[in-house]
Amino acid sequence: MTQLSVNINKIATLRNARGADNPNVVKVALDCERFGAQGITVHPRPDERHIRYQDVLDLAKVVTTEFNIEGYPNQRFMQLIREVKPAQATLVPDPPDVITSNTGWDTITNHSMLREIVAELHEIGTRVSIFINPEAKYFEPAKLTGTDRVELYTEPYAAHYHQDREKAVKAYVEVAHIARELGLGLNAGHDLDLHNLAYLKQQIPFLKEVSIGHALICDALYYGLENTIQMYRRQLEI
Ligand SMILES: CC(=O)[C@@H](O)[C@H](O)COP(=O)(O)O
Ligand SMILES: NCC(=O)COP(=O)(O)O
Repeated sequence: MTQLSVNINKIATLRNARGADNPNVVKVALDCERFGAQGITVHPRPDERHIRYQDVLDLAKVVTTEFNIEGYPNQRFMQLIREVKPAQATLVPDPPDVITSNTGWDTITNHSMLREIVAELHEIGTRVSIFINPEAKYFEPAKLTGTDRVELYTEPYAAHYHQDREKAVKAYVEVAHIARELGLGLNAGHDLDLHNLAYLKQQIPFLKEVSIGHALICDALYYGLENTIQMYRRQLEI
């Protein structure tokens, strides 16, 4: 089964637009779980433009599904993980000023740094996933860091899906098999939506988890949050 983790960054974007507490991110997270989310994902960024570090502490007290914290492993991120001990930390190579995540790790150049961080996260008791591009050369070095999983950066797949979905998914299917042979669990995320999700799942049925935020929250404007989460869950049942 592929688990749906709902990324609630965009709920915090909406809350921050008015500076008060509407919508309340903790309430929305609990509602997402009630509506069928199997995990909650957040990606606190250094400028706290959406999820704030305090939100992560508040969420950690109440989230009962898998709590997944994404981010660049700087000192503040590692301190947060030490405090919260989430089920999963997803390491993303984002520079502080990036608009959104736009690439996976170069696991060759950053190998020793990643290996140290993975070991530290394992000592804390947190499962680790490394955000990665669908390029074969990065998978064995990723495995050698000791990471439990990798998360496929799916923006290029999503961007090319409507032109030629077979071509768009090809590299992902190839690296998914490499990951499986290496014993790496496989997550996926970025720009997944109601159009492109089911095909990805059909082509890579052994995906463990997808984390979806932007499109899901946009869809919720039209279908409502409960319906939307159920619609995404159904895409993963195929
Ligand atoms: C790692 C990843 O792909 C997501 O976390 C994505 O970066 C969402 O972050 P934003 O909500 O800040 O765009
Ligand atoms: N890890 C990807 C994620 O959490 C959500 O990305 P997006 O759906 O907001 O593009």
